[in-house]
Amino acid sequence: MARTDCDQRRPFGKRSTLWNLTRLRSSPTKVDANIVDNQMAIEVEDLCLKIMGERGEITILKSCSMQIPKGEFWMLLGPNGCGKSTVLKALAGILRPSLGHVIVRGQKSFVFQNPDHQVVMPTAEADVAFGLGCFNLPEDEVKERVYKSLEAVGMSMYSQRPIQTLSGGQKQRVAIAGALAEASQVLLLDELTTFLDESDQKSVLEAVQKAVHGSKLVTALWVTHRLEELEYADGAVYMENGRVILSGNVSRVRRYIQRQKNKTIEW
Ligand SMILES: Nc1ncnc2c1ncn2[C@@H]1O[C@H](COP(=O)(O)OP(=O)(O)OP(=O)(O)O)[C@@H](O)[C@H]1O
Repeated sequence: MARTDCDQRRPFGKRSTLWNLTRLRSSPTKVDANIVDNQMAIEVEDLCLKIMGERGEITILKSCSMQIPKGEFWMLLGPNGCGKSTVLKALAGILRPSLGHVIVRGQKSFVFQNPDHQVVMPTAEADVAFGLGCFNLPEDEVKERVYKSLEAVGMSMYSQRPIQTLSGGQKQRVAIAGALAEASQVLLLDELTTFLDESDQKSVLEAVQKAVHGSKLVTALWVTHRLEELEYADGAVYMENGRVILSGNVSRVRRYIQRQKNKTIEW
């Protein structure tokens, strides 16, 4: 996986291995000549991914293609086990494609679903600042980035609150602030609302939407099971059984999923 200079000096960063799995960042993926559209933050073409299971090779992704425009908030949906997280891991560089091409333009961050795995420092402010530790920035710039990123996710008023007193959704927002402070342009967000109650779920969705639409420089790809979350999305991709079935307009994807749910597809 490509890493920033900072990561190369300290392969696992200042945080634990768990931290690196939960908020992973890296430098832009190398651009392949076959697919180049600079309006797209993410381009995937004919992505196939196989892994070696106990009983031999398993094909998880079958010729998946998708394009996510810069500065938009897109969602990736599909039944259990269809390959959503695997796509995200391929985009993050955690898993290597067996065939096909993957381009992510800009620095990317991966945030996982468990809020208690996202934040490690005693306060929100300290946590976001800690993530900037290896950038060697002047103190004033660290303060400014921390303030702006907490503000972007509506958490600036909680900057000094002990982290253990924050709700799951507030912790997720601190994790997203960490990614924004590190100037990540592509947020890869894997089922962030799984462990959250309804109001926390809404607060995280609104925070991502605000971060994306507020800056126009940030793109988010959000994996979810929850059809109702589509109301926040600018576009959507629907997968089944390792394949991309439909991609683009939210209403069209929602209608398709509703029809599938009325059939036999189990979510
Ligand atoms: N290391 C692995 N070994 C064997 N099978 C795997 C492995 N990783 C993923 N799979 C299988 O690949 C398929 C896709 O998994 P993935 O986690 O990407 O699906 P998903 O759509 O994110 O599922 P969910 O919505 O339940 O989280 C599943 O059938 C899963 O069991």
